[in-house]
Amino acid sequence: VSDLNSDRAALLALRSAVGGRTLFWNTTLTTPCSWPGVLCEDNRVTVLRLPAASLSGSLPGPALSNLTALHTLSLRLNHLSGPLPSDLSSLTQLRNLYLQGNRFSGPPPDSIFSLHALVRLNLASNNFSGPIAPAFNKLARLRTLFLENNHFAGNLPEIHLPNLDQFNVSFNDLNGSVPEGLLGRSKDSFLGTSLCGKPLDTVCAETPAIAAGGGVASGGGGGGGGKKLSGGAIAGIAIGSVLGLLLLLLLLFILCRKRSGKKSRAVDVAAFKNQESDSSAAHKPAAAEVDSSGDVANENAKSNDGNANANAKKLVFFGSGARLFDLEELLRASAEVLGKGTFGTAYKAVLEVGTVVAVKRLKDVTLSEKDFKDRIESVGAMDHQNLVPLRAYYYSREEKLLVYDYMPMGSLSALLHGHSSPLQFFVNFFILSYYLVFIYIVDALLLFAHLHCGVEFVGFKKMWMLDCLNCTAVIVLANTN
Ligand SMILES: Nc1ncnc2c1ncn2[C@@H]1O[C@H](COP(=O)(O)OP(=O)(O)OP(=O)(O)O)[C@@H](O)[C@H]1O
Repeated sequence: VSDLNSDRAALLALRSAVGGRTLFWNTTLTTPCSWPGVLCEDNRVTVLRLPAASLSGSLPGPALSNLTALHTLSLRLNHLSGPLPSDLSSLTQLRNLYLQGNRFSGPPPDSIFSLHALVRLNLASNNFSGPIAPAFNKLARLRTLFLENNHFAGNLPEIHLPNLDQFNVSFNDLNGSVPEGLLGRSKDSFLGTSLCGKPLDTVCAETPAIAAGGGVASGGGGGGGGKKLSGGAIAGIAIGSVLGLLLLLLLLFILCRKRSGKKSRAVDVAAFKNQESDSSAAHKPAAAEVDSSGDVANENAKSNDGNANANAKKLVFFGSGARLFDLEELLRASAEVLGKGTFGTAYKAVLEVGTVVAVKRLKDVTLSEKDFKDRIESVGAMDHQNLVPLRAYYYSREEKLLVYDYMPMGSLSALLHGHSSPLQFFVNFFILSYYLVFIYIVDALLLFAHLHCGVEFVGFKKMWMLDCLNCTAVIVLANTN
């Protein structure tokens, strides 16, 4: 049972442990209440104030915990050292604990967080170490929390104490960002630390940094520098990079194939060959007719055009006897798309002999061969310096081709409106793709170095953002070129 006698015994134990001015206590008195620094209420020791009393050594744990009615304990500015007694939980009435200016070390004991009556807690200017525990939040009545000038390390936890008006953690080994709940504090509360963000002038890096343990830690906002990216996130980044790269390569591959496909043949040779069997009796237009083999066309097959027989193998040239090339030669020519118009697609065809022509492949022509021939021949008969000369035409059930002289100066529209040529577009596209591939490879290498070699990067996230920005810049460049 705690009473004044047990308080007296506790004080005597303290006296023999820490000495100093307690040695002046008159121990012959049966009551400790008149000893310097000791105050009693209701026959219990409630206040023990021994500031700058030359006390030294460690606090005796059991002795202190017997002072169960104590509401103020001030041992500030002494030479006390060692850890605080591990069990302080019996000091349930303790409202003020002043231990600043000593040499206490180690982390504050967990039992301190069970002192729910605490209003003022001053542990400043000691050698306390370890993290600042979030358990300080359990001390709901706390108005003063002074922890400055110690060796507390790590992140500052979120402190939500509604009555806290004095707070200081300056000159500790703290890092990470100042938690949101403490943003309103004066910056003097955080001086001499590696903390960042408001209210300090140091801006937190928003980038994840690699934590010492090998994980990726956020050096920035919210929870501070220890927030690690999960393994899933890292795996996601890695898989995303690889998939992105593969997708890009696939896209490039498809585009390359498409382009080379376009170059190889303007028209499907097989389609023409098949039509040979459909071709009908020789047809003799006014203009010179040339068939692919120089023979008279097959007369067996009939076209579906009713009375008009399609002479599928013949290129019909305008002008008297102007046979420049035959259909086979045209089909063997390398071709590339010039553009699409209302009536079909135009190709540039380079014949093996070097002749260059523009071939317009008409679509959705429902005219019979006779009507087609009549109209095209009247077009072909036109001769004007502003008209591109129509050199020949080809008519079959499946294909209708018009062969013009090739005009090498490009399109008037593109000259007027500055549209880039298809070639230029592809060049831009390839530059962009190359750039993206390069970025993905660099990122993948960095991720690999981080995961497997433990290389630390500060600014990992920033790098990704930069990549995106650069990509955007290149896309814009490619589009505006
Ligand atoms: N003889 C040619 N020489 C060089 N380029 C040509 C020639 N004929 C057409 N082109 C190119 O091919 C593109 C498509 O031409 P096409 O005649 O099929 O359609 P268009 O005239 O542009 O459109 P629309 O048929 O709707 O009037 C043109 O924009 C032009 O750049």
